[in-house]
Amino acid sequence: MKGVLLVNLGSPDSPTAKDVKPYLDEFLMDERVIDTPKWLRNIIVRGIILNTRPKKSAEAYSKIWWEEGSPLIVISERFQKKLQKATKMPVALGMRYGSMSIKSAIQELKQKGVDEILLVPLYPHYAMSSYETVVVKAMEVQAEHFPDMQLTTLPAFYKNPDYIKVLSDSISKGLEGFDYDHILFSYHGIPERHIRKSDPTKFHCQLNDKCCSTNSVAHHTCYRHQCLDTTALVKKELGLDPEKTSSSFQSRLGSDPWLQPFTDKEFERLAKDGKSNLVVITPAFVSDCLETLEEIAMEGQEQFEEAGGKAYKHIPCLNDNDDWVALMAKWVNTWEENESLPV
Ligand SMILES: C=CC1=C(C)c2cc3[nH]c(cc4nc(cc5[nH]c(cc1n2)c(C)c5CCC(=O)O)C(CCC(=O)O)=C4C)c(C)c3C=C
Ligand SMILES: [Fe+2]
Ligand SMILES: [Fe+2]
Repeated sequence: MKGVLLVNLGSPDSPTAKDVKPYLDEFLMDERVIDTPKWLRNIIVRGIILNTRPKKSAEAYSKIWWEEGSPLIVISERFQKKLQKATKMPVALGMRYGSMSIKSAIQELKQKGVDEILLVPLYPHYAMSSYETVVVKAMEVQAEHFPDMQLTTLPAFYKNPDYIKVLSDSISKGLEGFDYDHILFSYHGIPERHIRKSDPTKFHCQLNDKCCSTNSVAHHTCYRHQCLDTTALVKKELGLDPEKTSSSFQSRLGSDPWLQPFTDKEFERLAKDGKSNLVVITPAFVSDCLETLEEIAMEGQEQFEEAGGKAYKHIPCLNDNDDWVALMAKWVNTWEENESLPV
């Protein structure tokens, strides 16, 4: 029997430094996140970052934590329950880091009689530190604990026309009643080095304006150009004025070069350029989380207003939006019927 395994990033068990520390340890010790040799990663993570970051992160998590738990986990569970109602196959949810492991989610599917899984990394774009690490981890768990289980992976859907339509509709709804001067598409940043290292086409992007896909025979471009593709397609779908939109990259960590422009610098630039009313959307995330609810919706508003901006709105991620659930149901049900996957 076929089944679906949804995988998101994961969160600490509670917004305390005690629980944030082991979560960050697992996350940042991932060789696809901090991609240095292990001895150096140990020094960077355990010798430096984990001394101060857990307290700071716990304070940030406390600001966005819900009564039911971490927003990312709660939203992912709501999505899983709705998807379960829209398909005959068992649907399980696992997290790459922290509690709710991928192993226990596969175990749950196995107990329900599943021997063929569609793995759905809950990320629209392919980055070594998000999509790829989920796939590699699931394959490792499968090989070690479930050798008879078949695993197929849903491709990154950042430019799938149905996804662009659902995303655009939700943005269009969020724009209602807000007289904006500018829409900023803010994506999670990554170190520039990762672009070269993890390009699934093995074509090495030059990080310039020319899309690397024009030089590549494959369907996928690098993470940066995938993000810019999503922006371009939403702009086209909604007929947005190019003068009133731009893309940026948030959440940088450490002093290596990360993708630019940085979202926080964009807040300042836009306010200084006289854009008083700003809308921010965060299409690298399918569910709202620390990075959207605290960094963008709270901190971002403060930064923009301090720089002179007047009105600010963050449009929520797709979360458990019914159209988004229906689209995922269409993808998984089509795979169940005839093995075909969306492009
Ligand atoms: C959207 C995909 C993501 C990519 C790509 C990504 C890369 C990446 N992240 C860090 C460091 C941190 N990220 C943190 C939180 C976080 N990151 C993502 C997604 C991507 N990260 C999400 C959904 C979240 C929120 C989790 C939640 O519980 O809500 C954090 C933890 C919080 C903090 O201390 O700020 C860190 C650290 C790196 C280094 C990286 C690429 C190299
Ligand atoms: Fe992150
Ligand atoms: Fe590129």
